[in-house]
Amino acid sequence: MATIIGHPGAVEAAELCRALDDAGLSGAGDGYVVALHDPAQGVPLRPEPGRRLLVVTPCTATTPQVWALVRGGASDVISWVGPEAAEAVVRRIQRWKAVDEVVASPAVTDLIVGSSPELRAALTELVELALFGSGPILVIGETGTGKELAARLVHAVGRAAGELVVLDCTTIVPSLSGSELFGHEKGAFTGADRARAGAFAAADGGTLFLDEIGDLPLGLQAELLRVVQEGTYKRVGGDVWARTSFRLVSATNRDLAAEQAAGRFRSDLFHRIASGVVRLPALRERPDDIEPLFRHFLREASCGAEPDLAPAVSALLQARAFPGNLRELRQLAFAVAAHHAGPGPVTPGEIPARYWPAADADVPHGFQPPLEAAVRACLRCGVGLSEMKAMVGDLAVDLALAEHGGNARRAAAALGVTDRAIQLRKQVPRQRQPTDH
Ligand SMILES: Nc1ncnc2c1ncn2[C@@H]1O[C@H](COP(=O)(O)OP(=O)(O)OP(=O)(O)O)[C@@H](O)[C@H]1O
Repeated sequence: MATIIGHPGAVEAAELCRALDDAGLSGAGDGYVVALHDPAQGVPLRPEPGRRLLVVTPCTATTPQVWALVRGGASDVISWVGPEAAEAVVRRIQRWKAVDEVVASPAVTDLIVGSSPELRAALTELVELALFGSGPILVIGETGTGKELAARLVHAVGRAAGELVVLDCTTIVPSLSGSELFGHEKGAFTGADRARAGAFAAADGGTLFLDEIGDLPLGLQAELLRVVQEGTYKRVGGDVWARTSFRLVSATNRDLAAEQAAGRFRSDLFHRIASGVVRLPALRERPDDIEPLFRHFLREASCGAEPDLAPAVSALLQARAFPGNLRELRQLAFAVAAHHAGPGPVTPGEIPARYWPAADADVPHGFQPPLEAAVRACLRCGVGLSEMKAMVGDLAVDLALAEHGGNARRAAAALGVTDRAIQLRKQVPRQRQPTDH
């Protein structure tokens, strides 16, 4: 499972082979490479794509040399301080293997679609924190990048016994003193006609996901800090301390460093909620995921059926920036599924007009204008050329008449035909014009 490279005759290599063998991790071909390497010799090490490179250096390696290896792509560097370093290598590979297996498992791939290296890297960090950590996790990323899904993943992978409780901090009403978090006693405020448990109680033993934590009112930030530090809180209007214990996952699309600088977010709370920070990439940073995600959302929208995509539709998807990220892509897929008549691929005419590129924009290669899409649809339905011409003629007459308030003469002039031609086609009664006698 792990391959050792470099200095095969070295005593370290023999020790490593034995330790990896004993742990059932030795052998070539899998995703882990252990490189025995002396940075003083300056041989560059390049990780192969998709493989993790663990570099074992002599204990004489200097700090700049070690950091140069990390910057060069080594996943980790362990210095050989004696045979016990072999155990550290084994532990490191076992942990990577456990994380990689979860990231590739249906528990993750069924929930989170996408195989771009950018998404895989974020998921790997998230799964490692969920599996091996217990501290609060902060998920950052633009709106619609999947932060709530990330919280669901942490909850599922962390195998918490309790519930996942989701609370959007933008919905907290300041006048209720954080009752959504703490719960309240009967009569605590106008309308509190019975006592109610809040999110802290509901999440006990499970996971609390605080979405948009950057919007948490400043007054409640100190209260949250105490709950995260000490696990104690009082219901609004109550004076009994209650205990709770949950895994906290927070998310924001705000720049919390800027919020702290502006005095809108407490630095002590930030350090408390961000023991692990994972950034989800925007959709435009991982264009390879766009089409698989669009197909996934189309399947979701059409209950399993997955129409093909005309090349121009794929090109359009690739060319779009998607500022609303996956939420915007999902909405587009649902709109397209509602328009799609089928059979055959999704055509550009089925993409709502607001998504079309501007006339003066760079038109993505292969983009089909609506007329071309209409002709293709006719061809697919077996409509011949003369019928197509007749359909276009009728449509042109209808539109010209509508443009000119039903005046056949003016419509005829606009179309460059006699008004008789218009009358014949539409059976429009001949109108008396001021020049008619
Ligand atoms: N990788 C993914 N695979 C499948 N669906 C996804 C993926 N990422 C996000 N989605 C879907 O996209 C939509 C938006 O995701 P989500 O609500 O998790 O984003 P968010 O970052 O929390 O948004 P906001 O910042 O607005 O709260 C949801 O319908 C979600 O199920």
